[in-house]
Amino acid sequence: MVGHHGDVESTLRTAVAERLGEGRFGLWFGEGVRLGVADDALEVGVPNAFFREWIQGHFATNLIEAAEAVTGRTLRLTFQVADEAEPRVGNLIEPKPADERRKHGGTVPIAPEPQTPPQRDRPRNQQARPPRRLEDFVTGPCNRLAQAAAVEMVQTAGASFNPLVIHAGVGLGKTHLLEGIGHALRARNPGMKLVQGTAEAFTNGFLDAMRAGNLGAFRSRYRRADALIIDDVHFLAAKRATQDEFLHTFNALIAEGVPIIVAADQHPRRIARLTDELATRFLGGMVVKLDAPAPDTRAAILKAKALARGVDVPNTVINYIAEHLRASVRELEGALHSLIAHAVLTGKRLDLALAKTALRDTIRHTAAAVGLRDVERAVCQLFELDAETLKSDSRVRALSYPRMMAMYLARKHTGAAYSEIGRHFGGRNHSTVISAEKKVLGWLRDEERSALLAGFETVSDILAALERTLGT
Ligand SMILES: Nc1ncnc2c1ncn2[C@@H]1O[C@H](COP(=O)(O)OP(=O)(O)OP(=O)(O)O)[C@@H](O)[C@H]1O
Repeated sequence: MVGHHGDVESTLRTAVAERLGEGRFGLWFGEGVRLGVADDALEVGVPNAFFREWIQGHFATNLIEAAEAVTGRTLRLTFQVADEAEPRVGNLIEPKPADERRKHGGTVPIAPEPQTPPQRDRPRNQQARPPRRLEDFVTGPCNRLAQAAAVEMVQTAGASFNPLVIHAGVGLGKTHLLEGIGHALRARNPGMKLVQGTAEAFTNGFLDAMRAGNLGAFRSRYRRADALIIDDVHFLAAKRATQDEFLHTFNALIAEGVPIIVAADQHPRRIARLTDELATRFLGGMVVKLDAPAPDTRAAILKAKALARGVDVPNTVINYIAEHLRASVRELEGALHSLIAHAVLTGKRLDLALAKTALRDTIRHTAAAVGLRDVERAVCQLFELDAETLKSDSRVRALSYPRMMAMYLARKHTGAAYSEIGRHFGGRNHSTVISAEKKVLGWLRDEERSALLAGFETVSDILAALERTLGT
């Protein structure tokens, strides 16, 4: 490569690092990646085609801008790939006009995927604490099916269904179930090779293996597993190459009858930018959802957690926490732990008065008022609508159903009057809101199934997702 003058290269590197941030720069422009200027081109020397594709796909604009800042000229971008015998031709990126590059308020547009550098492996399941167990998983209507599926998976090792996909919002017990399954599988089959981790660790492992030219070892680690458990598979979304790799691993294991258990924050069909192939594979087994627990299950979980800590917590306190904290089990657990710590540190009796004082801020924060705009935002986000369309006069179901749900939720959670809700959602009168509310209550009563949104079987599922977003 011509133009690899040390000064130019180091100035260029600094300019690129400034644009990408140290994290991403360190990841993609470390040893083995060279920058230089030759005639009218910024030349990037990369170790292999994967690097070329990645850098070209994600950082082209940043590189061109950095080169412009350093040389005062607008350069083309070219690549030299070390492991390709002939330099690739036709691989030039022509810079867009500078004003087009800057039209979004001066920011440099880059694809969202690598915004955050992949964090180094910190698989949750390898933390120092012992794994959570299936026996400690408290069940109620919200999670009974998922727990039963987990037990079945352990007993049949994938013979009844494979894979098992568990999905839920945050802090509702996905990781607990995965750890419980892993622990139980090992207990039943002591010699088994269980590969358990997160999709993030899978992604990082894959990228590291690519960089090190060590894919064989990476693949055999996963493909020789006797059982595979992967948390947070939604992390794979939008990572095309990693998804392909995961798909091949998945296919190889399924063909061998190896049990696969994964967890995600959404139904596979609703994970944006998950490839169709992978989503379809996930749907080939059993997909179960964990819902937020109802008050009696929340109380049962709290009792179990208190018992596990060896602390006698009065029922009045348990019920107080269960009633006021509704969003996630993690939040419940956190409140209980902080209350116990409070009692120990102050030497006070653990009773309702102490609970009210110690948890005042937590509860006040959680119970923050929901406004009409919050409801509107949540509904628009879930149904991928803009506010104007939601409030329009259109009566097509795809709009009138979400609108009725919005009115129902507004009535239930905002404390606004019917007339105010009607005005907000498109200048309607109060009787429209009353009939929307009735309609939604009817759907809930009849457990109305709904094909409105992929990934949701019933209207009540949709409303539960919206309420989770609203934190109610
Ligand atoms: N049904 C349950 N019984 C007992 N403990 C539970 C239950 N559900 C959740 N927990 C506890 O709540 C905490 C949070 O659960 P977990 O980490 O499994 O949630 P998650 O769904 O994986 O959350 P995230 O989406 O943030 O990864 C854990 O301590 C877990 O043991």
